[in-house]
Amino acid sequence: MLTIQNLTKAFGANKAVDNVSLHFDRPMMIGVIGASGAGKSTLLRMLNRLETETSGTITFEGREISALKGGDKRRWQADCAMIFQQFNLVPRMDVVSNVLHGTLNRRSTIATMFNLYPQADIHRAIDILDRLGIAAHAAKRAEALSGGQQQRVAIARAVMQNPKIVLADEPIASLDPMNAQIVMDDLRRIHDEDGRMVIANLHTLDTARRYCDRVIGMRAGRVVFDGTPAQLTTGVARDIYGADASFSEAATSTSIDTLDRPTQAKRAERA
Ligand SMILES: Nc1ncnc2c1ncn2[C@@H]1O[C@H](COP(=O)(O)OP(=O)(O)OP(=O)(O)O)[C@@H](O)[C@H]1O
Repeated sequence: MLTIQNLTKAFGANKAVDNVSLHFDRPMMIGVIGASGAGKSTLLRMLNRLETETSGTITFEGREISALKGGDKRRWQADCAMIFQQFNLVPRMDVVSNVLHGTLNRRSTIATMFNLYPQADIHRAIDILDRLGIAAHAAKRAEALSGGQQQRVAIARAVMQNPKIVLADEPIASLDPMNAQIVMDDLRRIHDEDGRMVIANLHTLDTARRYCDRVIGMRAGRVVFDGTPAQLTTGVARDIYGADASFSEAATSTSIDTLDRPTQAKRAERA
């Protein structure tokens, strides 16, 4: 489905991503972890073509997306929506319009300039907000919402694009544990219910363990771990983060674990 082969991105002499090869044969929820500067953001940015690789290839469903240009590249960018740490909403614009921005890639410039959206799109945007439990805020300006609510609007905007892949770059890094949990639950839902692949850069081990089917560990641009949450032991984590024996998991954890949430096992039981 998604294959990354010998992917490298160099900024001068610095290899931000260094000869990375990965293969995903089905949509799943993937966590990418690693210390600051390990190359997580650069990897995600290459996947949606915000950054051009120095060498290597990315192939999705048989198509080499690293070769796409112009309209094809824009269509690919609609197919893999991006969610950022700082939400990247238009602060003074209302929530529904922010969500409708998710359709920009397939609309004419004139329609966009005058904010002309088809009724069907407006209804769909409200349905998505409703599904994420924030329809009550639809008419408010984005800047009036809490950080957690803004990130949920950003997720709604991503879903509005109807993407095959959702790329989330540190989606909970600016949120308190309660909101972090809500946002991670939403990301998990859009994988579980819609079958979309979700790839999230995470700075906390407990979140990766709790929510992801597969975890990729990066260190200095290289993939040093690729396995299941169960395989992500403290020793492995120590290698990924390049820490010595004094490495403490608490330093890379949120308090999500202490909040009430169905575990993966319980989710599997229900399914
Ligand atoms: N546009 C750029 N120009 C030059 N160097 C860059 C650029 N973007 C990233 N880098 C460098 O590439 C390396 C990897 O950065 P990247 O942001 O991908 O890491 P990261 O794992 O996402 O870190 P963080 O968790 O701090 O965001 C770092 O050394 C960084 O300084």
